[in-house]
Amino acid sequence: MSVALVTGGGQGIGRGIALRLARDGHDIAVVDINESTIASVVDEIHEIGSKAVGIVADVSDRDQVFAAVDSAAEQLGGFDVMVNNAGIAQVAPIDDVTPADVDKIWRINVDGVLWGIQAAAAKFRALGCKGKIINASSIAGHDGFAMLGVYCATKFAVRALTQAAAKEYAAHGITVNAYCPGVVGTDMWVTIDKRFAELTGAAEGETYDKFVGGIALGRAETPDDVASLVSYLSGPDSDYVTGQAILIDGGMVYR
Ligand SMILES: NC(=O)C1=CN([C@@H]2O[C@H](COP(=O)(O)OP(=O)(O)OC[C@H]3O[C@@H](n4cnc5c(N)ncnc54)[C@H](O)[C@@H]3O)[C@@H](O)[C@H]2O)C=CC1
Ligand SMILES: CC(=O)C(C)=O
Repeated sequence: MSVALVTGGGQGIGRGIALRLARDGHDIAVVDINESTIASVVDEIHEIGSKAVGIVADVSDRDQVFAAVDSAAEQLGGFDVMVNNAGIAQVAPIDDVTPADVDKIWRINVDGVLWGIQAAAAKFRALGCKGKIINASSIAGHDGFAMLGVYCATKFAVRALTQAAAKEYAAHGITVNAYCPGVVGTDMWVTIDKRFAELTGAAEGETYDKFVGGIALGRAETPDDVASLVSYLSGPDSDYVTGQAILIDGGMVYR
């Protein structure tokens, strides 16, 4: 049985990934800062019939990330897939960004992914396992969007870490890839939309609708859409794919 850890697994895209990987037959460690959402996702995974453990950890803290990986491997009896999904958004014009804003988002979106890559690669090597590391980037990791400049910078950084780690770990048989969703209807987009409304005078819902209106396939993305790509990246069909940051956005950004 394969073991997968999903950070930010308590809700939104992370929850969708955790449930999909459980349906694929993985046992799952659900890692989040929010203890109550972890518990409900663990229950949902048990209903699917896979083993699941919940671990409270803040991905911006390197020691907590390493401890979460150790705990997952010990409780579930192995370690095969690391999904570095946890992230936050920030909406602000470049003029208004403060050092505290940058520090906060960078520590979660970039440092959190870096510590996750390090901890997973160390565990894979210790176990002699050809593991898979899968990171959350975004369309915002391919294009810079107005009012989302620092968020976009964090997602570009995730692509850089993904490429470098893929090159460094290839000799160990470890693959490192990223998924790049477009507009997924989660709490993150509720926050983004509200903040755009405050800053620009747009009506609530208007910014979300405008972004969704730019999607060629004509609908917002769901966590299940994202999870289908992560399922592929965590399984044997993607064994020859590494260092890629794959767009899954219904047709928004074309590369
Ligand atoms: N919603 C969207 O349209 C898109 C989201 N993404 C990325 O996908 C990932 C997931 O996003 P959503 O599910 O939409 O967000 P969300 O806000 O719905 O969920 C994020 C989860 O991460 C957890 N989290 C936040 N900070 C944490 C920390 N320091 N340590 C551990 N857990 C923490 C939260 O408690 C929450 O459960 C993020 O990296 C985001 O940047 C990428 C492209 C589009
Ligand atoms: C939330 C996100 O990743 C966007 C706006 O692309």
